[in-house]
Amino acid sequence: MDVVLETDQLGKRYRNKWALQDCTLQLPAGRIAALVGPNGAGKSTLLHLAVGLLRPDAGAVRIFGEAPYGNTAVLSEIGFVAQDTPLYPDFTAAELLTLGAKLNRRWDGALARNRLAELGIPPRKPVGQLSGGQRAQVALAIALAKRPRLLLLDEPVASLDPLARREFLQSLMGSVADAGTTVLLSSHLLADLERVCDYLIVLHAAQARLIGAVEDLVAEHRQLIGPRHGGEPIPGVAAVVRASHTDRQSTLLVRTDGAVVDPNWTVREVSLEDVILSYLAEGDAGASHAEWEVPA
Ligand SMILES: Nc1ncnc2c1ncn2[C@@H]1O[C@H](COP(=O)(O)OP(=O)(O)OP(=O)(O)O)[C@@H](O)[C@H]1O
Repeated sequence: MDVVLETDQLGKRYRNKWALQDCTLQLPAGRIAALVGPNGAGKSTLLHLAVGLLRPDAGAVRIFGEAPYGNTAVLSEIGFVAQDTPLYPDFTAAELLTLGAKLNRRWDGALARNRLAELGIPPRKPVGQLSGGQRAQVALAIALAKRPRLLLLDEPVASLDPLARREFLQSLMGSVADAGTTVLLSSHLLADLERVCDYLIVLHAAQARLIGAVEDLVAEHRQLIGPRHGGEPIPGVAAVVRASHTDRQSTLLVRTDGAVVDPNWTVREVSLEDVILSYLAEGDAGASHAEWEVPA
């Protein structure tokens, strides 16, 4: 398996608080991966470490086997669209493409111009005067024109309406499928991610909680409904991820390691969204309650 992005006990600290801690994960080549987690989980921090904007305080991050911080050879292989697609607002899209051509040795200007022409983006208007969706498309066109082997996108569709979101993701998928680009895309919009991603990384409270191919993760999780469960082992269940109980009944989201054949349990398939939400719900809110001096 070719690995494009790899972290090994990676950590980044702001003052005395870890924004990312002990984070170990791998992203195989050719995947379109979703990076998911609640606000403050460490998603932007991970992306910024991967594109060399931040330097690790612990552990390591490697892109194509090399540390990205200060490594221009590696950085030339990466396209990055940061949160809120920051672009120089007084520059027109055409001027930004000229700039891109000067700064990147493998620049494909025709690709960017074609994309923006097809989308009807005006070339001579300052990008500060474009809509959020149009700006996002300009930023994506610039990132794609670099012909990156790895494309990292930090909440690229957050400001877009549902139709613009769908068009953005479709055009992204079309472009990367042909080029075989590996993509890591952070978003809170789980339904969108389920449509376009085939790999998942869930971060929670600065740590990686769940990593794997979407198909495998969905296949190995199940919902079980049955008599109230007191924690005793259930054959076929490797771990209970989340449990809710009434007086007489329990509903469990479990990770299986075989078939659950106990007739006491009704076994149901789950969606990717069910799996993600279960892993996010098992997080611990205790620390922030202590900091706010209120009971958890
Ligand atoms: N420049 C900074 N200085 C201090 N703390 C920071 C800084 N950037 C991020 N943090 C903290 O690091 C943690 C992780 O932040 P990060 O932006 O990586 O989360 P995120 O998962 O991208 O969140 P969101 O979904 O809200 O964008 C948070 O607790 C945040 O407050």
